[in-house]
Amino acid sequence: MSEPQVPVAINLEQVYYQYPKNGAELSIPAWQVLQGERVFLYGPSGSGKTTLLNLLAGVLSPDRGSITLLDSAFSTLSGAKRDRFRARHIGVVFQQFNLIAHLTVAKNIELAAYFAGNTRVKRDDIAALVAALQLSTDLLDKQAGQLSVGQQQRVAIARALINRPEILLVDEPTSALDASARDAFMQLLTTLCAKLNATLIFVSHDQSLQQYLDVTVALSSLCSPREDAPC
Ligand SMILES: Nc1ncnc2c1ncn2[C@@H]1O[C@H](COP(=O)(O)OP(=O)(O)OP(=O)(O)O)[C@@H](O)[C@H]1O
Repeated sequence: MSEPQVPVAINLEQVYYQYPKNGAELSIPAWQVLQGERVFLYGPSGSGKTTLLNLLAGVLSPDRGSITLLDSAFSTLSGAKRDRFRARHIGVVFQQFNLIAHLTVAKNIELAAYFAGNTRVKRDDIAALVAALQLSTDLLDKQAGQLSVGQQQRVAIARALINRPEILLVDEPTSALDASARDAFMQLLTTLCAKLNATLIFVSHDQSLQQYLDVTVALSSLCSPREDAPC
């Protein structure tokens, strides 16, 4: 008997994006990621990793081509529909975490649930997620701006996971951590993703982190082979 087919979570076809300001461009003919796959995406600084994540998060829209996420024609959705889709189905952790410094940890996480129209989230759920990320629940009522970088990073992950997204996009989150904190963080992140069966795209230029993920992809291997169209 054949194995049941794993659905495709992310599908890119002929995606092309160029920054209007300086002409820097990214061109990806085809890329597919299966639901539940945990992908380590690497490439040198300036190769376009963040640009690709921004396209997957709908922060940028491709000039040409299509991005399909979970069977939805994501890149053709209108702004409001794309925002709603992102809030419900995609968790994003940016390099700078983008927490609201003057709000408490609990409020930062609650806001993500609010924007996704997720009214079921209770303080106990937030506390449980924070505890699963090995943060003290005493921090829930502290302002996010008062936490250490490592703590902020975990809050950013909690905020990204509170709506149980099918897709989690994480951009170079470990550069501020020492080696043992980095190991612990990677273990936690991948364990939580496995629990949620979330598709994880983890971007870094630090190749030592690839051991924690299922698949390693060099951004250069996805890009258009045309020599005049760098990543
Ligand atoms: N907002 C922007 N406006 C114009 N050009 C940009 C912008 N952001 C990135 N670029 C350019 O696009 C290219 C890819 O940048 P990007 O930040 O995606 O690379 P990266 O691989 O994530 O780099 P790093 O590892 O340093 O974060 C670079 O040439 C960069 O200068």
